[in-house]
Amino acid sequence: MTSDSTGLRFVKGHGTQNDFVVLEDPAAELDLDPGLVAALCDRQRGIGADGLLRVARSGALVERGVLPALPEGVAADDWFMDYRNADGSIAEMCGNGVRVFAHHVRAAGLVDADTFTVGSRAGARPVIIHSFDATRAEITVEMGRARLEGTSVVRIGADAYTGAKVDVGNPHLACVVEGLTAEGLAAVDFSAGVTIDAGDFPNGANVELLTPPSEDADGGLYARMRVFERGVGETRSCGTGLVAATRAALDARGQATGALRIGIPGGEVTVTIREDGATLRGPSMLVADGVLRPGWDR
Ligand SMILES: N[C@@H](CCC[C@H](N)C(=O)O)C(=O)O
Repeated sequence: MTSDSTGLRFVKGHGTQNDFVVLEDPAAELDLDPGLVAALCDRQRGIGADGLLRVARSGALVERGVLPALPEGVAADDWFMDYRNADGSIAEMCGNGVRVFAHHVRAAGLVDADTFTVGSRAGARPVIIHSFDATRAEITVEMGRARLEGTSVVRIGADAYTGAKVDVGNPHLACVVEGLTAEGLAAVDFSAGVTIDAGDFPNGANVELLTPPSEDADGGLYARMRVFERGVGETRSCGTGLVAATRAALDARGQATGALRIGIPGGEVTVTIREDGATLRGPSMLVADGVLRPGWDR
């Protein structure tokens, strides 16, 4: 994105306070230079967000060389969520981002159905819009399989946590910490430094800390989670991280399938794991529309 970003319209939205700048660019004409994405997401000099969602036709991204080919299950005329982290890096998937993206394309009239497919680098992500208006929506995303790939360790300050490596299209280390209470979780200090094993995660990873699930009054499972995202830092929610954490938490209980309600600093979502996939259900909020002013990035 260069000087041609002047006059560009943007939307600001969030999914459980994991927040995004949304840019409509159907023909994929913008050059999303990492430095300028980082400036846009900067909370002091830009709009401020955990990530950026470009709304483009999948086929246009291939024609422009942004994607090498259409990912599995994605058609050329599907809307594609071209996701960028706040530091400008590209990630394969963003679960909260898909909800906000789907909300935007539905509310803006780019689609006229409540079920459709969103393209992502991790493949097709079908969505169901349960309800929406210009500001709020409730959406379920089909997240694909969450694959367990062994264990690894993260160091946070002086403490070490062992967790499950989980692939949700992007890499996660989901740590279900025995004996961890909600108060103990709130006291974890990510600013003390978060170090993962680069041998286990050559492309980096997102790190989740989770209290062991307990039964709620309705007999369902409930846990609390915090997350430290690759390319961002601590965020108030991470959709793929919530799916990874659910997979790890159920596995620790000897369950391959099940549902978990998870509280994160930005709200609450429900994740359901099946044998052949997972769903993430939660809210989306579109907060504001704006226009970039001339020279904003200088
Ligand atoms: N917040 C997202 C995940 C965004 C990508 C992640 N930081 C990565 O680099 O893999 C979500 O809601 O899933």
